[in-house]
This record gives sequence, structure tokens and C-alpha cells, in this order.
Amino acid sequence: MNYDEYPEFPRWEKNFTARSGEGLTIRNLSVRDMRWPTSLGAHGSDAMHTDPDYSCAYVVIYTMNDNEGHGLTFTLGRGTDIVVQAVHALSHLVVGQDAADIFNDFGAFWRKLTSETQLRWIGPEKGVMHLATAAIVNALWDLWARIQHKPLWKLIADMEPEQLVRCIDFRYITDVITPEEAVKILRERKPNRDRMEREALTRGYPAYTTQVGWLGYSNETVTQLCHKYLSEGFTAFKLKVGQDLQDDKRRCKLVRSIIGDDKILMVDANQNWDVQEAIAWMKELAVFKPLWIEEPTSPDDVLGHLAVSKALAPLGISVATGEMCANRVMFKQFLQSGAMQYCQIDSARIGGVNEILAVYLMAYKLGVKVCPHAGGVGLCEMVQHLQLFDYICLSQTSEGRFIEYVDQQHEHFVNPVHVRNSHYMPPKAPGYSTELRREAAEGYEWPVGSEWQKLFASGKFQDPKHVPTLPPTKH
Ligand SMILES: C[C@H](O)[C@@H](O)CC(=O)C(=O)O
Ligand SMILES: [Mg+2]
Repeated sequence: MNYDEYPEFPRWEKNFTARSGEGLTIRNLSVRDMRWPTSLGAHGSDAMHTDPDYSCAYVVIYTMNDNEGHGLTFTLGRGTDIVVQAVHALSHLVVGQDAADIFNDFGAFWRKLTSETQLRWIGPEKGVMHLATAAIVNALWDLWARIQHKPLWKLIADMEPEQLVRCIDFRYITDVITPEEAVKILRERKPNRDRMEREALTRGYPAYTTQVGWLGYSNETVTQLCHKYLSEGFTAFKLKVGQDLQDDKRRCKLVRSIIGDDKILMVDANQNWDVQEAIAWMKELAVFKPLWIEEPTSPDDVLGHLAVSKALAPLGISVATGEMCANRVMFKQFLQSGAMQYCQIDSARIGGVNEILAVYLMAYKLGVKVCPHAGGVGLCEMVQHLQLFDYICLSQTSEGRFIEYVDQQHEHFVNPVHVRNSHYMPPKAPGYSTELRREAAEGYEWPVGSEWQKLFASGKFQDPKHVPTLPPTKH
């Protein structure tokens, strides 16, 4: 890769090895409950999550020599405190470790974290425990990339196939892909890496927007936002559906009338339907020519998604899912069975970068397109790195693929996403783009942040210290 063509980019070194005993011992791990009052404007609302307050459990890892790694997992408000507790419960596995040792055998460390002999009982590898794992693991990757002075996508795109594969725990997926096969695939794709990287740096990676389509938005808001995003060059738009069929028809008609027939429309039911209901409902919406129906039913129902896929294929509608897919094992089954045609990895639901790399490899091998879920706090910031890895090292195409884009909470990050003409431009700053600005951390920490104190005083939110609790039970 010739960086003389990109004078604004730093000269990244190929070296990625971290050396133990150089002050990289992890001395502390902090975690905070961060929330934003998005429910007030119905931002992020869908058929199942009608009042989301976009939130995250925000982890910072500190080393002895004062390096930092920032990581997070996305949540919707209530319950973030439970994820914070789960992070505390896992922290004894992290604090005191030498980060260099972790990075030099990351797959083994990941297995240790997800196999904690008592905590795994309340997972395993799913739910709150896995959200907490994601926040910690994302912070570790941010730390590693910062130490190497590279954005995360560049750190992983520069790795030798063997080094990258060493970061992955292949337990439970070797029936689909083995480490040896993964190395072979990455080696075969390696000669094109420089070219793909050059193209990504020049053109960026295509995005679609969900900002126009939150379920709680009025006609006026939807109309205004469709015009706004059209004028910014967007060609693909996602709309929330699933609560009321007549209303869905009205909203799909409205959006189609503005974006025209040449643009792409996707619809997202956020798990609201039974399988047969999903099929019947989507037959009614087929006239609006949606590219995909997202999360038509329970995120755990592999065969249900397969039935929906088969029923809707003749209508030209695909099935997309993954934002609540619990782990690589569930992804394996969706991918193997043909139950998903678009694989929507989420950077903060499964166990961080390591497990997501496994999903990318399986999706590549099984020929399924990956279109990451994003939009929640920090998700756009993170998934851009992951999809760039796919573009440079694996699929090496963006044909028929996009990264979701939602314009919320970016201003709170030190290195927010940069979207130009509906394309994510590759981040340049070292790390995983996960660091929150100090003012954001101080303003929105729940419930003590200054912004929350103002909201309590205004009566828009109730201060949890005034929420009545039950008297202690008498035995
Ligand atoms: C509650 C979230 O906003 C959810 O609706 C996001 C989602 O499904 C998506 O972006 O896709
Ligand atoms: Mg969705």
C-alpha cells in the first residue's frame, strides 16, 4: 500500500506485536451506565421497543503505563445497570493481566472470559453476560489498536492470516469452518488487500439510513427526513413496520412516493410476528417492493426464519437478521440453513471483535452477504471498522451490501463517524472509535449526570431515588 497517495493518512507500520513486561499490565477497569433520553422524541422506536432510551455500558481499561482502551455495549435504558454489574463480575479475569499476553493469544483469552466456571451458568455466551463480554472485549481491541497507532480496521487488515485466526475461538463451529480453512481463505484473498484498501480509502463504504423510519415519527418528520437523506445522496432507506398493517401500508406508500421506485426500501419488524403472520403481512407489503424483511419473528427461531425466507423468495423479498442473534453458534445455524440472506452482525451483542470475525468467515464461506446492524450508541462507530476488514480481506466487494446509518449520539464521541455522500469514510484515528467525550460522560451518566439532573428537575423523567420501592418482606 503506497501511502504517498494519501498524504492525510499516518504512515502505519506493519508491526502489530505487543511485548509483555512493558507496562501493559492492566491496572484498572471502570464501567459506567450511560443513557440518553431518546424516548422523548421517539428516536429509535420500533414495533417492540416503543420508548428506547439509547444507552450503553461504557468500559475503560487502563494499563500501568497509562494506555487506555474504551469499549461499550449498546442497551435501551433500563437494564444497563444489570450489564454494568455483569462487567464487574467479569473484571477479575482482566485486571492484573498483561495486555500483551492477551493479544498474543487472544482466542485463548476470549475462551477464558466466556467460560468462567461459575458465571457461564447465567449465559452461556448469550444475554447480559455476553453484552458485558462485548463491552470488555471491545475495550481490549481499542487498547490494542491505540498501542499500535492504527485504526482497528487497519490493525486487523494488516494481520497475517495465522495471527488473525489465532484471535478466534473455533469451539462449536469447526463443523462449518476450521482454523486451517480460515487461514487458507484469508491467504487466497491476501494478494488483493492493497487494492481493496486503496479503494476503501478513496470511495468509502456504502450506507443506508434508518433515520427516516422510526415507528413513532409523524408523517411530516418522515417526509422531511426522506428529502434530507435523498439530498445527501442516500439510495437505500429502512422503515419500521409490524404494529398495524394499514398504517404500515400508509407509511410505505409515503416513503416510496418520495424516494421513487429506483431507490431501495427495507422494512424491519423487530420480532413482532409469528411465522405465518410474518408471511401474510409481508405478502400485503410486497407491492412496495422491499429488499428485505428484517427480524420478522423471534431472533432464536432458525426454522421460522427459513419458512419466511422460502415463502417470500418468490416475491423477491429476502430475510435479514442478526442484531439480536446470540452468538456464533446461532449465526452458524442461520447461515447453514439458508434462513438469513443478509447477515446483520452487531458489534456489541455477541462477544466483541473476536467472535464477529468468526461470523464473517462463516458468512463468506457460505456465500451470505454481511450488512452490519448499527445506529445504537457507538454501533456505527464500531461496525465501520469491521465491514472494512470484510471489504479489504474477505468478501472484497461492497456489491449489494451496506452498513446501516443512523444520525444519533455521534457528537458524543471523540472520533465520530464521517459519512460523505452516503458512504462511511475509513476512520483514521488510532483505536476502535469508541471513546466518549468527557462532557458526554459527565452529562449522561445515569442518574448522576448533569443532563439527567436537569431532566429530573423538569419533570420529564423520574429520578430513580424517588421511585417507590416495596417495603422489606416480613418472614
Ligand atoms: C430499538 C432500536 O432502535 C432498534 O429498532 C434498532 C433496529 O432494529 C435497527 O436499527 O435495525
Ligand atoms: Mg433492526
